[in-house]
Amino acid sequence: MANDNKGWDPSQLRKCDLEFEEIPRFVYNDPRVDEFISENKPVVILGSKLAKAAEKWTLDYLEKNMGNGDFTVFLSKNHKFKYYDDKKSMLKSNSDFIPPTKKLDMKLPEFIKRLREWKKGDDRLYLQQGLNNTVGPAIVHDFLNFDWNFCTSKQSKHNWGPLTSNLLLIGMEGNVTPCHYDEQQNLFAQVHGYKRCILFPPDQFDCLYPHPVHHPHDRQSMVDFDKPDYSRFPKFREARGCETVIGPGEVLYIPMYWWHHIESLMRGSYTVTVNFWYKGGPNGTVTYPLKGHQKVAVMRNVEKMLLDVLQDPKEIPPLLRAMVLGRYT
Ligand SMILES: CC1(C)c2ccccc2-c2ccc(C[C@@H](CC(=O)O)C(=O)C(=O)O)cc21
Ligand SMILES: [Zn+2]
Repeated sequence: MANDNKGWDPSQLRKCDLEFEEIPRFVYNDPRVDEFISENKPVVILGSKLAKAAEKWTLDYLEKNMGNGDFTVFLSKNHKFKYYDDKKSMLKSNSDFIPPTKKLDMKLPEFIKRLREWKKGDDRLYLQQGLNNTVGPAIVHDFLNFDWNFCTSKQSKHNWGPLTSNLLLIGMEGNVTPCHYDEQQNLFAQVHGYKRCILFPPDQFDCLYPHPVHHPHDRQSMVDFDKPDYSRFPKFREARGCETVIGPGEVLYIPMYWWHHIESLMRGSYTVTVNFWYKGGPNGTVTYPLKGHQKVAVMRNVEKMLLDVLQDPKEIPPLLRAMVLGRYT
């Protein structure tokens, strides 16, 4: 994956045991973009103006114009920012859960100061903030100047549901969002810096070992990509993914239910991304056999139903083993 003339080099990527296909890249008006989106396959969209209005969002500009509200910033003692569901972590059944990151409210100038002064080994920060009316008027103006015609035309052409949120993400070089899936369509617009994105289709569920649905790390893979435990997760070796490195002005379509691991390149600069999350559209006429993502939805429903009827999560494994082992294996 040599991209020597693209502002980064392979030495900035974290080591990973797996090999990946390249995610295709097409200019925004190439018909293959819509072919890939309609097949729920990832594609890098070049030359769109989707978040072009944000290309002036340097740290100075943001500091001057983001208003003086509090922003949501996650703190991690290492390079990983593994998402967790606060509500599920409060449940009695997850009382021994230790959140891997701390969620802070921080003023932007303080965040930017710590970003600028950060040294290897310091705690890492990741600003993740919904773009809403707390930001200053200049940012709202830029936001209104996003190419809404582009993303709205994708939303209607592919029968997506409503836009649910735009997250502004400002990450430190080397930050990693570990492998997980979301239940939304995602236009992931890279604004500043470079991010390496590793994606796996939903049918690789059995190679990526997600936490149980009721766990705070629901939807996140249990496999540590830096040091996979092949005795616990033997099928991880068989995982077949695709990857790309996206830079300023490039948009990655992350299809709903597709697993994604995202890293801000090491020894790169800070990264700025704006994502566009859309609810999935109606299923339409169901055809058989079900698609990978539909089977994931079925498995999620089975886990939810079992928790609902058994109440104690510890009762789920023995019941599933009794049902499957020796009978369906
Ligand atoms: C890790 C972090 C900051 C976080 C902590 C706690 C709760 C939620 C989240 C959250 C949600 C989305 C992202 C953006 C992106 C990954 C990336 O760009 O790093 C991604 O996964 C997507 O756009 O779907 C990042 C985060
Ligand atoms: Zn995600």
